Amino acid sequence: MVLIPHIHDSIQLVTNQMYMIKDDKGGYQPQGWKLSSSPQRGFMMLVVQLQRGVARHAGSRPRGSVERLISPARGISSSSQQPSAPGRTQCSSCTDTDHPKVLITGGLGQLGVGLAKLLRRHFGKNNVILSDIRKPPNHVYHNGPFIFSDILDCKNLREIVVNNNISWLVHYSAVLSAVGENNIALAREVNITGLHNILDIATEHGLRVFVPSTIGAFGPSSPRDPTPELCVQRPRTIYGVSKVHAELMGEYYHHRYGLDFRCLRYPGIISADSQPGGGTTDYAVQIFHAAVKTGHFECNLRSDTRLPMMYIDDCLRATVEFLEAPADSLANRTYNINAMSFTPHDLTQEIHKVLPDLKVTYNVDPVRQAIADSWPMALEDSAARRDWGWKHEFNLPELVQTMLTHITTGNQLAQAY
Ligand SMILES: NC(=O)c1ccc[n+]([C@@H]2O[C@H](COP(=O)([O-])OP(=O)(O)OC[C@H]3O[C@@H](n4cnc5c(N)ncnc54)[C@H](O)[C@@H]3O)[C@@H](O)[C@H]2O)c1
Ligand SMILES: C[C@@H](O)[C@H](N)C(=O)O
Repeated sequence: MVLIPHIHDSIQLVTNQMYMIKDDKGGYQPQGWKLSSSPQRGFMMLVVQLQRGVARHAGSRPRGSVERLISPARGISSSSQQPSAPGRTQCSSCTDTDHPKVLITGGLGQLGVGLAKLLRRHFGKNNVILSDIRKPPNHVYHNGPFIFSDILDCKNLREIVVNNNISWLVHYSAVLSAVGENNIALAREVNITGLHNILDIATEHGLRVFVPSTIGAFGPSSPRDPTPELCVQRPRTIYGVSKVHAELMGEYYHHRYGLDFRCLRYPGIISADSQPGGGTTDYAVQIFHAAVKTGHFECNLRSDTRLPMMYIDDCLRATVEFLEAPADSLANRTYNINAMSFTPHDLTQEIHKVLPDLKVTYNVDPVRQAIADSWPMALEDSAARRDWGWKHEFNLPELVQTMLTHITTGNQLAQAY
């Protein structure tokens, strides 16, 4: 099976048993896996060594264009190469009228760009509009429609929905848990007033509206392992309070006005090519970058803090599958989704299988630690599995392999340009 055919000018990965090294004449010489008994591990060690400039076979710095010729297989997948939802073909000739017209708010955060890529594959590039209050990076600006939208400006939001004939609204704008505790007024404004604008406009125009909730919608009095869908919800953060409010308001609008409101409680999401926006689970992204770049990571949560986590590909696929689910298959309007749970210690041990030299030290942030200690350790998600076929694909070993491969590959590509 071909994984990543062209990772570096001096190396081509051919199969999961073999790679090729460029010789002096520019030809490629086949090599077996010599670095490790595990092909995945050997490949990642090789790439990491190249990254740090210590691999014996490393030739000159990569130059020219480096491209991925074949879609990565599972385990080497990239959030920019999302798999299609089951039963769907990728959209190569979508017409504007065949598909929903989707607006994503807060689209420049950790999740929005990846979701836009996935939705554009399903529904066509021009049918998915990303929006935010920040200026997009060039690659986002040039890859599909982008528009300024402040969710606190109701008139502007209404104009966008009307002028673009929007039918689905994915509401990603938010102030996350740790940032919210530092700026409660802002979190209240964006997460509560902003949500009211979204629900009103979605109701006025008959939109399907997706609002993510979070493990943060639970609190210390909720059962923690696992946390059921229906239980006591008394969060101790403004973020959590605003998300419980969103769940309840959305469900109320559904029952009162028939609004097609859909909500998933996401775990902490882990992604390689987008940065987290100031949450309590951010350490689980940052550790991978530190592992590859410096070999040292200072963790702001205690080593035994167990939290539910999910790889971004699973999160975005769940979102699309849930958005597409027929309304009559949904017994609930708010669902838990779960994938894996781990502590910083578990994660470090798994990374050590590939990068044994990684050093992790602990400098606990009391605000984040108190938040994490009040959150679930795992979510009970049998209703999502039953009603609309939710199934996660990434557990901890696949997550670690994929993240390290993706980050080292990304760094190689960045150096090549
Ligand atoms: N990332 C996670 O681990 C995670 C987990 C559970 C739930 N969620 C939820 O998923 C959604 C997306 O999360 P994310 O990680 O991409 O968040 P993020 O913090 O990375 O991005 C949020 C975006 O909202 C934008 N924003 C802020 N104020 C705005 C305003 N007034 N108008 C328009 N946009 C505004 C910001 O510019 C930012 O780009 C959020 O609702 C979050 O609560 C995320
Ligand atoms: C869990 C989630 O909602 C977000 N990553 C946070 O930590 O705030």
